[in-house]
Amino acid sequence: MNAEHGITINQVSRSFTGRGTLVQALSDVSLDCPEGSFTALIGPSGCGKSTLLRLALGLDAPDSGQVLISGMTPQAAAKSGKTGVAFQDAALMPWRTVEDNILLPLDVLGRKRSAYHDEVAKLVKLVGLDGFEKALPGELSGGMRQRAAIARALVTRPEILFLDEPFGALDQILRRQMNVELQRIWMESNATTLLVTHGIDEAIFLADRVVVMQSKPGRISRIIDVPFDRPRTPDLFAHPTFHALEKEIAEALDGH
Ligand SMILES: Nc1ncnc2c1ncn2[C@@H]1O[C@H](COP(=O)(O)OP(=O)(O)OP(=O)(O)O)[C@@H](O)[C@H]1O
Repeated sequence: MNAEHGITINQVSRSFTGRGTLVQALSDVSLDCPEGSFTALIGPSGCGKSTLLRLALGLDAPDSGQVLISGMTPQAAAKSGKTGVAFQDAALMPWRTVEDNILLPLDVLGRKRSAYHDEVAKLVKLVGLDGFEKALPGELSGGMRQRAAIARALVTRPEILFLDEPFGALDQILRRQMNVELQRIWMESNATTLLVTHGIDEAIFLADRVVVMQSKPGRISRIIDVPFDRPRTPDLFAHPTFHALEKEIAEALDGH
């Protein structure tokens, strides 16, 4: 495993001034996500999760410290298609078909669509949307829209995948089904993945380790390793070790 090809966050700080007060959104945050790893980031509202994601996507710059994505600056990584991202609300373009939404990052990067014909067909199959290539987002269920968003995030074959609360809007049953699906997709894609979530169970089910953050200032307070082999199955949600980890993370979130 080599952090050079994963995500390296080195002593990153970022503050904002809003309405006369200084908010330390991130204070001295360091985190290495080795190549091929799956890390879940969990923390209370305002602990800096979105800020960290924005820095890793090159949409914002730290006041001090450094973020490296596959050994490159976040901007360079995004421009070269090494970064894929899927957000909570799927953010699909309503007038574009599923296929055209999946192709969107290629249009943005100025790449030829024709070179990706096979890749898109493979991705549609991977996320279980065969037959819906020509459907519009409004014709899909919430879970299907999220799957389309994940396919879109994977279309450039990114080395690094960022998932920001991808299933936050779904009900518990569907979310667990999607967790199983995401595990399968992730195992095939090999992408180094950082998942931002509010779901303790989702974090444990999917990740190699769970990073717990605290706010004021935004910082990492605990890193908890998840010991389960893969593929993980839904019966894991009832496993005693799973419950013990849930408790440990809940306590870490409460500041214990
Ligand atoms: N552009 C900005 N201007 C002013 N303050 C900001 C800005 N961006 C973030 N903040 C502040 O920085 C802190 C961290 O915000 P951030 O959105 O990163 O938290 P979060 O953990 O993603 O929260 P949530 O779980 O609610 O999305 C908050 O106090 C927020 O108000």
